Amino acid sequence: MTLSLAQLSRCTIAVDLGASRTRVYARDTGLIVDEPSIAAVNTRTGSLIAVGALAEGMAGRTPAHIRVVRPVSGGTVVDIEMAQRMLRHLISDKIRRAWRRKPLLRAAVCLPHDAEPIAQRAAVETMTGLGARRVELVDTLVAAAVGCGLPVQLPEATMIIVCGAASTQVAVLSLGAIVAAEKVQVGGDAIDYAVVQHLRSEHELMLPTQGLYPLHMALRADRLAGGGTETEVRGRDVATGLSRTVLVSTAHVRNAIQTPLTAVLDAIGRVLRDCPPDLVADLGTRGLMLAGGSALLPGLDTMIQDATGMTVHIAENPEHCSVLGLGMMMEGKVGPMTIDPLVMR
Ligand SMILES: Nc1ncnc2c1ncn2[C@@H]1O[C@H](COP(=O)(O)OP(=O)(O)OP(=O)(O)O)[C@@H](O)[C@H]1O
Repeated sequence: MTLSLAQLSRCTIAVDLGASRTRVYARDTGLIVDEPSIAAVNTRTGSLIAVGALAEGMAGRTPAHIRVVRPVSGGTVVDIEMAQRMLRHLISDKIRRAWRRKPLLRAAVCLPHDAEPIAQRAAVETMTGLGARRVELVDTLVAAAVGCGLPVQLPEATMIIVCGAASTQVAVLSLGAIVAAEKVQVGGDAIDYAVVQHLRSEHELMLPTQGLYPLHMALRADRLAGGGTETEVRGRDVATGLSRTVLVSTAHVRNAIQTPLTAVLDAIGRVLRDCPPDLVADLGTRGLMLAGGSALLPGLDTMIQDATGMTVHIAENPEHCSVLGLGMMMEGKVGPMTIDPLVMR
C-alpha cells in the first residue's frame, strides 16, 4: 500500500470496512455511518431485507428463507456485491446524490496491515462499484495512529495496537512510516469464542448470538468493584435444549480469555524485538496506544502494561480511530510531514 497526503487530500469520503462494523467519514461532514457490517437477505427473491443494526438484531432469529450475512470477513471484503449493496443502504440518499454530482469522486479505504493483493482489489472494486473513480488504500495502523492523535510524522517512536474484531495489529511508527509491525488473527471474535467455549464446557450452556454483551458489562463492573463478582447469564442448556440461567464468576471468564490474549502479547514482544533500541527507548517514555473496539475490553490495558512494563493509553474513541485518522489526512489536519510524499509499506 502506498499513499501520499496530496492524493489523500483529494478524497471526499473515507471508509473503514471492518469485520464487525462499517464506518464512513465524509469530508466536511464527519462520521456519517457506524453500523454493524451485516445484511439480511431474502434467499427466495434475493432482495435485501435489512442492513446494519437492524440486520444484526435478526441474527439467530430468522426463518429458513432469510439469511444474515457478513460481506466482510477478517477485515477483507469477501462478497463484493453484498458489500456494495450494504454500503449503498447505509449511506444516506442525500450523500449519494452529492456523489452523483461529483463525477471524479475519490475514496480512501483503510485495510489491515499486509493485506493480500486480492483483499486490496476487493476493496477497490467495492468502492468503484459505488461510483468512486479512484481509491486510495491506507494501512489501518497508520490511519489509527493518526486518528489517536499520535505524532507519527516525528523522528521518534510511537506504538499503536489496533484491537479489532478479527485481528489485532501492532506497529511501531517513526517519520510517518511503519518500522516494525505484526498482525495476529486474534481479536474480539476470538475472545468472544473463548467465553462461549468456557460457558459450554463449565456450565453446559449455549449462549444466544447477542448474549455476550451482559458479560462485557459484568467484566467492566467487576473491574470497578475490584473483582470477585458474579453475573447471571441466560442461555440454552446443551443437553435438554431448554432455557436456563446460570451464575458465572467473572474471574473465571477473565481466565478463559487469557489464552487468546497471549497471542497479542507475543505479537507486541516480536514488534519490540524487531525495533532499533533508540525507538524502544522512546516508547519507554511515551508508552503504547490502544485503539479498535476490543481496546475497551476491561483489563486489556493493565494486562499489556504488566507484560511490557510500559504505560498503556486507550484512545479517546478507540473504535473510530482508523476512520477518523483517514478523515484527518483527507482534510489536511495532520501536521507537516518530515517526508513528503509520505511513503508507507
Ligand atoms: N465495550 C466493549 N468491551 C469489549 N469488547 C468490545 C466493546 N466494544 C466493542 N468491543 C469489541 O470490539 C470488536 C469490534 O471492534 P472494531 O469495531 O474495531 O472492529 P472492526 O474494525 O470491525 O474489526 P477489524 O478491525 O478486525 O476488521 C468486537 O469484537 C466487539 O466485541
